[in-house]
Amino acid sequence: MVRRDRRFLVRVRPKGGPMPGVWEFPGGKLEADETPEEAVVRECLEETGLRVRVVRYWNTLRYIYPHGPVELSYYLCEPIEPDAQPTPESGFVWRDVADLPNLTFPPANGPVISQLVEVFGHME
Ligand SMILES: Nc1nc2c([nH]c(=O)n2[C@@H]2O[C@H](COP(=O)(O)OP(=O)(O)OP(=O)(O)O)[C@@H](O)[C@H]2O)c(=O)[nH]1
Repeated sequence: MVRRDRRFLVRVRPKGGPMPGVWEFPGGKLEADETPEEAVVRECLEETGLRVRVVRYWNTLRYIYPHGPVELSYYLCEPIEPDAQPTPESGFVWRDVADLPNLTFPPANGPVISQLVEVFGHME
């Protein structure tokens, strides 16, 4: 989850993979010989073009999708350059935290979306 002030980077999942058309945070699978934090930084750069730092570990949950079981670990991140923008072709856009509950995310994201609204929804 890449946050700048009240906003988070999200995009619509592309056609051709699991759960097309639903919104997602940047992310992906852990590779051999990397820590979760390294994977987070690598995936964010690959997917959004932004260099991020991990602010803190958020939580981990398991979910069984029709396409298989997943164990998802969430990390709160921020862009290193304060004004940098995601590459346009990435499809990632900034959305206010209050808008996130109105977007359809994968079901495993539900608890995290609620927590983000609780924690950041009152910010100016
Ligand atoms: N990136 C991302 N993945 C998520 C989110 N929520 C969620 O349940 N997932 C699940 O996390 C798993 C890993 O996602 P991924 O991006 O590496 O892989 P993918 O499913 O798009 O396709 P792939 O297996 O062909 O690489 C998928 O099962 C995906 O559905 C989210 O907000 N962001």
